Amino acid sequence: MAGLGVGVGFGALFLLIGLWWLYRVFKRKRSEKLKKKYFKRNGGLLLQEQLSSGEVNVEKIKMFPSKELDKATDHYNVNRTLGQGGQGTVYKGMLADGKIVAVKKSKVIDEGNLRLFIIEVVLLSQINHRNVVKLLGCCLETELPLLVYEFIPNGTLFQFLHDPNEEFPLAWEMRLRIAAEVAGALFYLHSAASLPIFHRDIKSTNILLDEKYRAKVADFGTSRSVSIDQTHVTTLVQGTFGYLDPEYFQSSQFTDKSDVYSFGVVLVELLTGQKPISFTRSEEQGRSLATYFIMAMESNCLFDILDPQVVKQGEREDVLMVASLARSCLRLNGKERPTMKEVTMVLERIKKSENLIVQQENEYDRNEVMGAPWDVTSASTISSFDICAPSSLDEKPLLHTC
Ligand SMILES: Nc1ncnc2c1ncn2[C@@H]1O[C@H](COP(=O)(O)OP(=O)(O)OP(=O)(O)O)[C@@H](O)[C@H]1O
Repeated sequence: MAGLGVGVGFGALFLLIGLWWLYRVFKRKRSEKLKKKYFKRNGGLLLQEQLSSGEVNVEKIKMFPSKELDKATDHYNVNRTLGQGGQGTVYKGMLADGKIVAVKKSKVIDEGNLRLFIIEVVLLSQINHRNVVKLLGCCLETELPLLVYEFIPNGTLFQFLHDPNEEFPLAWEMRLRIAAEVAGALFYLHSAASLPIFHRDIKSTNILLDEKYRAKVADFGTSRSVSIDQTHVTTLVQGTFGYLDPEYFQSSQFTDKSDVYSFGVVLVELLTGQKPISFTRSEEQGRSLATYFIMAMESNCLFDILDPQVVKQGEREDVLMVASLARSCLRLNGKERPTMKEVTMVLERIKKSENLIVQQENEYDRNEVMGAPWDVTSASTISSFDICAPSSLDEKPLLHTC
């Protein structure tokens, strides 16, 4: 009797183990099937096609297994959320090798945009610029495609500008450097990459700051690459209110100069410390920062609207030059705006002259301590350093008369 009982017990146990094993096999098969389905739906086959075309450096794009990213983000734990944007949620994660990454869970991509999404993934993974956030790879075998970026630790320029840290305010020199870095990255994207890439959503929330507060342009979710002679007409206007090129808004035709306009708004944000759209400004003053700034420039009141930090630390001539540059980026007619190359050149030149002044000031301090005589003429020569804008930036810096 006891033997029968043990036999039935073992039989039941084996049956249970068998059922559990069958369930595991079924679950694994179903998960494999689902992964294949999602991979196809998210454009995986298109991506494989691109990778096997031979034109792409395959090593630069990694296909992450969903399990790895699941583990890295602690199952997309809300506590790991870095931010939420129009195209999805971004989580902080740690890969098996200890590397910290930012994982972006995209929203559903409709089939019409799939090809563009994949081309962009390929294109962006090939970009290697110190001021562009690096796309490390992607995962397409999940319900929503995942993009894996290098993690940038110091938040966005928007947070730094509009949620300032009293102990560490954004110095003029730093503002100038960030502006030059962003301009350089855009110049590179517009011209140096094999196909021009337009960012299409330049704004201070898309400029991240690394551990040394160097700018990293992020979020190419709406960017498009175009062949040089191709005019880019879209039916849907994309971008962010306050930064949107009015010419593009009217014509739906996005050009490199639309990025220049948005960059102009970022420059004004850096100069004034004000938000691109603000209801604390009256309608007459201009709810849009671009209008507010242009009106102040036209009525020679620029210095009344500048950030106190800029007024305190910036060389007057340099500040005027940057303001004049921003004004030309904001011209209504895109053709009259400078190119990103010209913008970069002007900013680099101003930055250099600032560095010279800082160097000279340091030297001055040293000489003061050592009691050495100081040649005043050399300082004045530097402050009126030849920082002439390219011919297209023909506006004369305004003199403050308010
Ligand atoms: N590589 C990254 N490293 C660190 N934080 C990041 C990274 N990428 C994005 N973030 C954070 O996640 C937030 C959301 O980013 P996301 O690009 O999705 O949206 P957004 O730019 O704020 O909005 P939208 O996509 O609608 O323009 C960012 O504001 C930033 O704080």
